[in-house]
Amino acid sequence: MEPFGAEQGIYKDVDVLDPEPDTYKPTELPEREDELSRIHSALRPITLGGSPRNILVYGPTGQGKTVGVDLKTEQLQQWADSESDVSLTVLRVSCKGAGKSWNVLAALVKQAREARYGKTVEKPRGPTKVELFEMLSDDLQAIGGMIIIVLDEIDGIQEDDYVLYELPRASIDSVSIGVIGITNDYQFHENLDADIRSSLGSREVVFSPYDADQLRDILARRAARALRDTYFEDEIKDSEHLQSDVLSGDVIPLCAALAGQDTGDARQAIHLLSTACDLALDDGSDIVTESHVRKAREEIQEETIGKGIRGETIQRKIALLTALESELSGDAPEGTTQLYRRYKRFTKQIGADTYQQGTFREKLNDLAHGNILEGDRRGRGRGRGMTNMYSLSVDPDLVIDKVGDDNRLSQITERFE
Ligand SMILES: Nc1ncnc2c1ncn2[C@@H]1O[C@H](COP(=O)(O)OP(=O)(O)OP(=O)(O)O)[C@@H](O)[C@H]1O
Repeated sequence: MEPFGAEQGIYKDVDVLDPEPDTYKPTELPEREDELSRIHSALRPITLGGSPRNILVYGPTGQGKTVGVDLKTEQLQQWADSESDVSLTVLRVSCKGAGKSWNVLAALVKQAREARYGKTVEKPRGPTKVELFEMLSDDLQAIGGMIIIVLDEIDGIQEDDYVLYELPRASIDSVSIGVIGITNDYQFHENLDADIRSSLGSREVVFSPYDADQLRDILARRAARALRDTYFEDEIKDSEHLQSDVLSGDVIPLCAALAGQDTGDARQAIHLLSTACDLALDDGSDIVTESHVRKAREEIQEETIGKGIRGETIQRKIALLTALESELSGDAPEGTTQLYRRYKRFTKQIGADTYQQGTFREKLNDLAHGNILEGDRRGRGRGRGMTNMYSLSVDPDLVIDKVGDDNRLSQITERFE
């Protein structure tokens, strides 16, 4: 067994390559100068004796929205604490998975009370959302002054938007409230109620996807802090000026190009670089190479696909098993009719519902949309129209492993192991 602590480190500070903001937060975002200056101007009235504007921040995942809003609100807090007599309180709540306004309000009451009393308190239980809103108003009034409420991932509020409607309009004696809503869900953003849009989104700040050049610079700055013998020539902090004894020259351009061609997601680019560095360490290598990046990408893709398969419904998993059996018996690709025969046998074996062939075909198409199956449209012969032929587009062992985790289906997958 390997001993801990014996690894020849390529790292100077391993946490800097952790994309989670709780572990490491960058102190500068030069790629977001324009967006940060729009947030700045919406918050500036506070420094001029006025009230903050509400802001709606929108953009795809991993674009620095959360970290950008954090940096600006922290900068304002510092100004308020050290250079002014403005009383400023910033409350931050993630609405991820909240579902209802009630959950967001309960989290806000907890945060407000912690700010008010300076100690940890329990989330309230029992009151209705209207009562919670009154409780929150009382707490905010007691805190007083300027209060900024950051609601991250507001698309997590799915079922009722009460809090998004009420908060930006709240009128509480001796308090000025500014709400900053953040979302990466285009559909949610587009479907927002017009009243909410006009009050919450009085200032809209859009974070558009990074291109490969920007991702290169972001990665270069992270690498210079995270890795040993890696630094900027002449203190010029861009990828052109990065020197490293640890990274081979093509590593950062490759990570940036791969992430850039997918979604321009900085989180994904950083995760790719850190996985490549970990693989180099596993190999006992002192240098991270292009092949570590390619292997890291494969690993990450497998992990993502594996998670996707595990999260599928039982009917889609059974549909996937029909394609697996077809693959392993050398019959793939097969059409719906052949796969449906396998499906009926499987559902009977495990006592699951057997859907009609049309519904089964929908499950196959869903899997093809998720790139787990490949659906190829072919002619059935003269005058007989087209049919879809399906085959697995992922590793059969991965399917056996992930579907086999489901107890109800392990009796089928065991046969393939
Ligand atoms: N310009 C940048 N410079 C350095 N790091 C960045 C930059 N933009 C994003 N990051 C990093 O990328 C990761 C994701 O950033 P962040 O959480 O702010 O994205 P987001 O747009 O809020 O994404 P989501 O919508 O998924 O929450 C973080 O580790 C962050 O530090």
